[in-house]
Amino acid sequence: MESFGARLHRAVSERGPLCVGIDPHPGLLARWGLDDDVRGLDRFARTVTEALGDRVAVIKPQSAFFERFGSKGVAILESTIRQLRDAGSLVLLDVKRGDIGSTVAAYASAYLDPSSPVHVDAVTASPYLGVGALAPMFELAAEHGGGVFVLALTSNPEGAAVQRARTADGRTVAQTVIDEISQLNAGAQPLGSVGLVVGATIGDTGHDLSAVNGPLLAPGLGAQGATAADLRVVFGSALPAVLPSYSREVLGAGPDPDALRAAADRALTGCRAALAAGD
Ligand SMILES: O=c1ccn([C@@H]2O[C@H](COP(=O)(O)O)[C@@H](O)[C@H]2O)c(=O)[nH]1
Repeated sequence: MESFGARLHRAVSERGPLCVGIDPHPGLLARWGLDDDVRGLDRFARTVTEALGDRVAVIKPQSAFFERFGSKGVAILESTIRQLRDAGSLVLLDVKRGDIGSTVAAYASAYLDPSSPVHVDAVTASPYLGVGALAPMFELAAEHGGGVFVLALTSNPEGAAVQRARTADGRTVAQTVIDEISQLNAGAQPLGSVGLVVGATIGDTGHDLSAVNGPLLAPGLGAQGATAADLRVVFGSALPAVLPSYSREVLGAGPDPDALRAAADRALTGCRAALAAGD
């Protein structure tokens, strides 16, 4: 079984370091001339999938925008996941799950067991019930070649109060998460399968990402104000592991598929240049 880290490494080598989110905001549906209903959601997700599924390394559906429409929205999420996987992109489902271990095991089977209808390549997870409580996700991911991206330093300004609070040993909460994930990925080649989420908006926080040996998902680019040039400031020597992520910046170019492709290409070109500056 090829690990998620190896599959991601290959996808990025072939398609470039870019993740594009599918975030069907009501405002975007309106801009695309679609109704804010299940049919609009379906058209939006299909358009992004058909335009980008065969060229972008990682596509990240934001579960909340599908769940908003109940079981019909989740059915569209299921078919979107299938179409994206058929088109060859890796699917990272942004669900930010986290709970006590026995419940995390159920989340793990929902998203990381290949027999599940919402099986994806990777999920986002919240460590605020303890990184150890996420162990069932890490284990099932490892068994089936899946990945988990754990929140460390999120892109929103409110995250800092929790994530940069100091623990008894003087490290920040975020640094304890970073250190625990680094241990999980130690020795993995070419890259570990447990990633971190570190916002591109956060500036130089002094956190040490040098030992993570796993992918670093960087949301916050575009609509939240960060630019590709900010990646260098945030990630420093960890730049080669960064997977830049854009949603509204690219989606706002739709619904014309060529315009979506051009927006994704622009994002990729900017990120390639910024990441190469770290070589
Ligand atoms: O720290 C985080 C973690 C996740 N996100 C998610 O990424 C996208 C960002 O969308 P944009 O339109 O590019 O702002 C969205 O789904 C968030 O839930 C994040 O922004 N920050």
